[in-house]
Amino acid sequence: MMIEINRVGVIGAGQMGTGIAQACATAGFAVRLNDRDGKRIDAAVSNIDTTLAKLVSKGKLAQTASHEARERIVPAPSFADLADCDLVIEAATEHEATKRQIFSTLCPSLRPDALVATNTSSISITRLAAATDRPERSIGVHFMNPVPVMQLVELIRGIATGEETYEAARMFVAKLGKTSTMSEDFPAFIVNRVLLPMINEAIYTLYEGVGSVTSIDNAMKLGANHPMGPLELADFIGLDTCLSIMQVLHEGLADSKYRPCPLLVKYVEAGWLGRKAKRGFYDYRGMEPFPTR
Ligand SMILES: CC(=O)CC(=O)SCCNC(=O)CCNC(=O)[C@H](O)C(C)(C)COP(=O)(O)OP(=O)(O)OC[C@H]1O[C@@H](n2cnc3c(N)ncnc32)[C@H](O)[C@@H]1OP(=O)(O)O
Ligand SMILES: NC(=O)C1=CN([C@@H]2O[C@H](COP(=O)(O)OP(=O)(O)OC[C@H]3O[C@@H](n4cnc5c(N)ncnc54)[C@H](OP(=O)(O)O)[C@@H]3O)[C@@H](O)[C@H]2O)C=CC1
Repeated sequence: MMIEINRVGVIGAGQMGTGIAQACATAGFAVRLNDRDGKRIDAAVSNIDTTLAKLVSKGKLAQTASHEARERIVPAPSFADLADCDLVIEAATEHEATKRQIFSTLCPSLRPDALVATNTSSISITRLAAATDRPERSIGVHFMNPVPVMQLVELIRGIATGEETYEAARMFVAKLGKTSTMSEDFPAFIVNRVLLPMINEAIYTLYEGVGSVTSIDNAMKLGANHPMGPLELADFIGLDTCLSIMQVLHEGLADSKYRPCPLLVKYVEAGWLGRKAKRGFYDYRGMEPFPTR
């Protein structure tokens, strides 16, 4: 039987949860937005208001469509508020224990037939699904940042993921107007298996003094036609998330080539997490970002 998705719960109102909520609402899904901190939900909704207003002013979204999308997003401060969801997407911090804890406390609040997905960038879908009461109805649905703009969504099946669950996730991505790819449940899947070692190497290039932040980013933007330099992109993703992904690759594949650069570790220890903390490889506290090295 085909699983129909109409109501989507999103857990974690950070940059990805905000983008997922916006993309779902503009595609016609009812959205329940959860975070452990109510202020984060308010901030996410206010960011969505700003983005939708920009899209309307640029003539890319009709005023009525923007209004309807906004009406579809409802704050959901507790997991009980997700009880009527057909699909819940977890987009909390990239930390396995946090995600496992979310799934084990979330599931008793959900309908038995609801699907659960994780937006994890790297962590085993099989292990996360084992923390739910429904591994066959669990799947990795990995959006790219910024969600409303990026075309790809990686779908990752855990060992127990059912065919119906995979098909429902595929249809969901298609309804969002995005393209899905399938990847096996290996550390960091496809995109981050390739992208994060490149970013980590850029940080080693900085650490070893081969070039400055500006030189490295300009080299890759102008020399390899990347839309953002690797250090700018690391700040955009979040340096805590970059470090977590490298740690999953290093531990999961047991190969020293994935060793996180000590400079990345140092920035995270300093709380310089990139754009979201207003400081990373660039300092974002002034009018224009300027390099910190
Ligand atoms: C870590 C992981 O697990 C996986 C990942 O996500 S890895 C990261 C993947 N993402 C990337 O690699 C992003 C690389 N960067 C880029 O592609 C581009 O720099 C960018 C799309 C982010 C910004 O592009 P830009 O041209 O510099 O900025 P900007 O002009 O502001 O935005 C581009 C378009 O997106 C739209 N846009 C931006 N943010 C938006 C949002 N939140 N909602 C809707 N539209 C948005 C803008 O309206 C704009 O559209 P037009 O060009 O038609 O006017
Ligand atoms: N950033 C990126 O480019 C991409 C990230 N991802 C993945 O998406 C997920 C989220 O990343 P991102 O949005 O960047 O991270 P953010 O740090 O921006 O947001 C994470 C949010 O989750 C909240 N949170 C933490 N613990 C809980 C909890 N127990 N219950 C509910 N909410 C919680 C955080 O709250 P608080 O701040 O209070 O801890 C924060 O609001 C991660 O798994 C990441 O790997 C996937 C694709 C791209």
